[in-house]
Amino acid sequence: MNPLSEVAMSHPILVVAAGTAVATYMLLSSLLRLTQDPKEPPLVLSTLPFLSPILGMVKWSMDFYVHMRETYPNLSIYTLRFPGIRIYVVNSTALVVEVQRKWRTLIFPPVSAHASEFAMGGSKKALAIIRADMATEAGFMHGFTKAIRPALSCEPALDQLTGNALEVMSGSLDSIVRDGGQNVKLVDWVRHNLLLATTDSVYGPSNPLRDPKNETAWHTFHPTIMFLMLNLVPLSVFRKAIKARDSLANSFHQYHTQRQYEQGSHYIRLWTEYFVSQGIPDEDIAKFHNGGLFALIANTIPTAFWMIYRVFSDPSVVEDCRREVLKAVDFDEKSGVCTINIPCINRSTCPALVSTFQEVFRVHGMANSVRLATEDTHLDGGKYLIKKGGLVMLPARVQHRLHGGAWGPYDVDKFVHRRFVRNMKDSAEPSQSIPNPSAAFRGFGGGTTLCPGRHFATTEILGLAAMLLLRFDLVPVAADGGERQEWILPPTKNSSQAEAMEQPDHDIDVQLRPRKEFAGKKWQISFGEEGSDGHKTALAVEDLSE
Ligand code: HEM
Repeated sequence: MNPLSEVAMSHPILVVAAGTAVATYMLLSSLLRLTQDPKEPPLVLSTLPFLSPILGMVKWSMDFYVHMRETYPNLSIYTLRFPGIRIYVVNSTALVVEVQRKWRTLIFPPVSAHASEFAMGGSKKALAIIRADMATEAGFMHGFTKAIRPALSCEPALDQLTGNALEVMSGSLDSIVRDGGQNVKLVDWVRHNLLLATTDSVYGPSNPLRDPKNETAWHTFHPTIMFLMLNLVPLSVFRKAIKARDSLANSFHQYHTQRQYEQGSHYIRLWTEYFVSQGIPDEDIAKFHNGGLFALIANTIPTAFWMIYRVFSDPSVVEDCRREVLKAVDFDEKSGVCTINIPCINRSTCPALVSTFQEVFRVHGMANSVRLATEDTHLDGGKYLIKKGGLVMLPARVQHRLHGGAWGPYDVDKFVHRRFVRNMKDSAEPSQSIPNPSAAFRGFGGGTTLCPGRHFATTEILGLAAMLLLRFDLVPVAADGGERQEWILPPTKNSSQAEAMEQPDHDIDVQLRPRKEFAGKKWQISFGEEGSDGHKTALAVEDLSE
C-alpha cells in the first residue's frame, strides 16, 4: 500500500474533509467565473473565491484600496466579489467624475437609508417614506439636501451659524487665558469644545448636548455606528451603545416636541421642517437627530484635530500661518479690542493656512463614497459594465495618493503645508507649479452628494486655527504636565471607516500657553458688513469652478 493510501485508510475524516474542500473550491471557482460578465471591470483577488477580498480587507484595513491600486496600477476600475455582493472599486479620476455624473442609476440614497435603519433604528413607517423614491429629484433624500442647503451655503444664515460656533469657542479660549494657560489632552479638548460650539450654534439655547449625560451618551454610541451599519451580529452585542443612542434620542424627542428648535439656527429649523413636511413621525425625527449629529461633528472634530496638529507641530508652519492671520486682525488701541475678520481668512490673505487645511484633507481624508447600481450601467464609453445591484466604491485615499498631475511636484507621501499655495512669492521655497483644482480632491466627496456642510466646517476650523495661532503657543508636554516633549504623530489604524477623516488612536498632551503679545486684550469675531457676499473658502472643484 502506498503512503497516501495508508493515510487515507487511517484518517478517513481527513480524506472526506479534504475532498469537500476541493469540491467546494471548484464549485465556487466555477460559480465566480460563470457569474462574472466579461464586460465587468477586471476581477481581482479571486484565488479563494469570495474569501480573498475579505481576507485582504482584514489584513490591510483602511489601507486596503491604496494597496490594491499599488498592486494593480494599470486598472482604472476592478471588481471584488463577496458572498452575495460585488464591489466595483474606482481608481481613475476620470471614472470618478463619470460615476458622479451617472447619479440617476448609481445612487447614494440607499446608503443613507441603510444608516437610518441599522444605525439610527428608524421605524418601518419612516423607512418606507425614505425608500419610496431613491432615484429621482422628487425622492426624500434629494429633497432633504435641497431643503437644508440654503442654511449651509447662503448668507446671512451661514455666517450666523459659523459666527455663533466661533463665539462659543472664543469664550472657552478666554477662560484658558484668564487661568494663565492650561494643560490639555488635545484630542479630548478638541472633541469636547468643538462639540459644544457646533451644537450650541446649531441647536440654540436648548442644545441637548449641553447636558453632560447626552455628551457621554454620544461618545458611547458613536464608535459603534460602523458595526451597526455592517449588521453582522445581533443588536444585543451593542446593548450599552443602543441604550445610549435611545437615551440621546429621548432628549432630542423633548427638544423636538417642545419646539425648542424654533430658537435654534436657520439650519435646524429647515432640517426639522423638512422631516415634518414629509410625514416622518416625531419618534423617528428624534432618532434621526442622532444621524444629523453624526453629520455635524463626526468629521469636523478629527479634521480640527489634524489641522491644529499639523499647524503647531512644525514651527515653520506656525510662523508662516501666524504671519498671515495677523493680517486678518483689526486692533483698536482705545478699547483694547482685537477683531478677527473671518472673511479675511481666505486663500488670498491666508494662502498657507488654507493650503495646510487642504493638505490635511489630502493626507488624512479617508471618505469611501459608495453608490448602488439600480440598473446595468456602462462606464468609459461602454468598456465597463456595472451590473444592477453592484456597489461602486470611490475611495478618497486612492485619489489623494495618485502620483503625477493632481498634487503638483511634491512627494504625495509627504505632508507639504504649502502644496496648494498658488502664489509662491512670499515663500522662501523656490517657485513651484501648483496642483490644479481637481476632482481627485475628495475631502468632502463630490457630485450630487458633495457635503452640504463643507462651508460651515471649513470656516469653523479655519477660524479656530486662526484664534489659536493669534492667542496661544501650543507646546507638547509629558502626561504629568512635566517637561517639554517632541510632537509625536498619533497612529490611525483603528479609524472607523464610517468616517471621512482618520481618527487618532491615542491622545497627546499639550500645553496651551497664552501669548504675551496680546496680553490683556479682548477678542471678537466679525463677518464684515451685513449683506456682504458672505464667507466661503472653496476647496472642492465644484466650488472652484463656480
Ligand atoms: C470636516 C467636516 C466634514 C467632512 C470631512 C465631511 C465629509 C463629507 C463627505 C465625504 C460626504 C459625501 C459622502 C458621499 O458622497 O459618500 C458628506 C456628505 C454629507 N455631509 Fe459632510 N462633512 C463634514 C461636515 C459636515 C457638516 C458640518 C454637515 C452639516 C451641517 C455635514 C452634512 C452632510 C450631509 C447631510 C451629507 C449627505 C449629502 C447627501 O446625502 O447628498 N457635513 N460629508
